[in-house]
Amino acid sequence: MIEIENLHKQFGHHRVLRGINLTIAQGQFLTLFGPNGAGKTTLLKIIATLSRPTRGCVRLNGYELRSDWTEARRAIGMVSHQSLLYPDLTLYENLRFFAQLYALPDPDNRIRHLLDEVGLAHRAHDAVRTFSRGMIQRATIARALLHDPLILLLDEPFTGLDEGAAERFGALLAETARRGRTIIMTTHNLEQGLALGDHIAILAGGKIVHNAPREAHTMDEWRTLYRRYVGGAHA
Ligand SMILES: Nc1ncnc2c1ncn2[C@@H]1O[C@H](COP(=O)(O)OP(=O)(O)OP(=O)(O)O)[C@@H](O)[C@H]1O
Repeated sequence: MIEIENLHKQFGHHRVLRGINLTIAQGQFLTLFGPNGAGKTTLLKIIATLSRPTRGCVRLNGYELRSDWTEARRAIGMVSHQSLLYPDLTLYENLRFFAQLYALPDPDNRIRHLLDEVGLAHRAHDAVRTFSRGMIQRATIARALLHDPLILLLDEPFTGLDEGAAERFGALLAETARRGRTIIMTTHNLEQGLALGDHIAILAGGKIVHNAPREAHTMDEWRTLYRRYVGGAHA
């Protein structure tokens, strides 16, 4: 369970998060919507212990997260705008390196399985710097899932994926959620966010302005809420 209590984050005088309260139960798939600059990435980075809050706290299964808490890093997998991959190493070498960090018992099997899942087995021995944007995104997904983390933090994870890859990744996420993993995903795609998330939260003006199980509203009601808080004619 992730408990976020009265979380504030300020950059200089800019107050980005202004008192976030949110509880995410184990096995919950939370989709987080919000306009550009609302603070979604900032919130995910704090949960991932990559950034410190100005005030407030995040607890993971009752324990407060601290940036030096290696257990938290082990429990968390994150797909963000930074791939965290070493460009001069091959994809296989990268994954082998991360597998070593996590002391995975059977790394080769796990790496093979994930490369198949993301459709990159044929490029395993090419340097990551030779990859296209979509391929880097697929590789980032494989890196984040490698240690089968209890918590997955996904910051616009579908960015750059072609239709086939997006479909496979959606299925992989649904399967991961069914296995009791907790997922928080940000997206600007209303349909995709509603299709995957069983809970939906909207971050705007530095606060969670709406948080409900997906079934609490009809598709039309979600569209109205999205338009009200996030905007966008496509909604
Ligand atoms: N390291 C930083 N220093 C200063 N300001 C920052 C920093 N990181 C983020 N911000 C600011 O915090 C605000 C929230 O940014 P954040 O990336 O969290 O938004 P977001 O909701 O993820 O947006 P998007 O939908 O565009 O990805 C923005 O105004 C951004 O400029």
